[in-house]
Amino acid sequence: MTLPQKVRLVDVGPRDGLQNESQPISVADKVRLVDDLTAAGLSHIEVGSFVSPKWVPQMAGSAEVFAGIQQRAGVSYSALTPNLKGLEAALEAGVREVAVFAAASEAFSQRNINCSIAESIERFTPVLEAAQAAGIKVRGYISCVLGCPYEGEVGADQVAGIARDLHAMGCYEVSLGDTIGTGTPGATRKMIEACAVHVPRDRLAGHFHDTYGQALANIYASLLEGVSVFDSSVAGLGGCPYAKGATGNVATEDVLYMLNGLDIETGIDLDLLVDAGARISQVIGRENGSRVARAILAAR
Ligand SMILES: CC(C)(COP(=O)([O-])OP(=O)([O-])OC[C@H]1O[C@@H](n2cnc3c(N)ncnc32)[C@H](O)[C@@H]1OP(=O)([O-])[O-])[C@@H](O)C(=O)NCCC(=O)NCCSC(=O)C[C@@](C)(O)CC(=O)[O-]
Repeated sequence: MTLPQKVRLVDVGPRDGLQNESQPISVADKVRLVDDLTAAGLSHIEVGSFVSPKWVPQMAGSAEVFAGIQQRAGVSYSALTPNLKGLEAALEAGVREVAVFAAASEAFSQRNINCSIAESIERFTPVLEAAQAAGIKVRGYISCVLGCPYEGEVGADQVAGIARDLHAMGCYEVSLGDTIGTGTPGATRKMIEACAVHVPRDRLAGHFHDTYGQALANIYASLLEGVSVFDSSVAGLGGCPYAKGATGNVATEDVLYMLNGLDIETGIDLDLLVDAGARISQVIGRENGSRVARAILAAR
């Protein structure tokens, strides 16, 4: 299969990247991060989530973040909404795109959203209906598509069944999350092939964490499978509270550098992106998780 000419990168850093930080991060710093990503040319930024503040305290200020950002026309600023309560709060905050999130393993579903996979799909139905009535787009996530921290291996057919359900219920895109980063290119291709039986490839996205250093290889494997949307996190921010030892998402800078080398268009400016990652890394006092950014910053 030939590689796509264009790829859409969804920067999930402000949400997936920051949600696990135990130290408080100010609304102003979060707003600045989103604005920096907009300036760098991202066309989709996941800004926050409307979830229980008891479960994920860091995301409690998401409405304020939405109120503070400078929204650029043509850019999607999305948020996670696990249930109707979350959707209502998102709508009140003026959010125009939301995402529901399921898991491919029962244990992870219980730990993450306190219900079974089947119950989560039931819970999403009114969310999708209300979002459609409000005229806003809904994305669907599946966690643990290439392995679960509690159950180990996860079957590609199990992932494919959930992808089919999310797509059938109206999710315009299904993002396939390798939450613990154990996937390899061979397993990635098999999993995408299984999903593609039910969901068109141009409706699938890849969401790779880089815990085992496989994320770029898995993205390349996904490109070969006809996937052209990838989630990533500036400076490789993140981890997962329900997946011990998990590192952040693959760094947006690293993905962009690879895509630039493949002459695949993204509309993103690498230098501005590196600036954005350097700034937020400094704010949270962490080493920049992007190897490309570290190299560029060292050479400047
Ligand atoms: C889903 C629930 C709410 C169920 O949690 P629950 O306890 O079963 O829900 P509940 O309906 O019984 O409500 C319990 C309390 O939460 C409140 N509540 C209920 N819903 C909301 C809401 N939307 N916003 C604010 N508050 C809410 C509700 O009002 C109540 O408050 P109380 O009466 O105790 O004061 C909870 O488990 C939760 O919030 N989980 C969040 C988990 C989360 O955000 N995880 C991280 C994101 S997923 C992810 O990172 C993976 C991904 C997407 O990146 C892909 C990958 O890499 O795998």
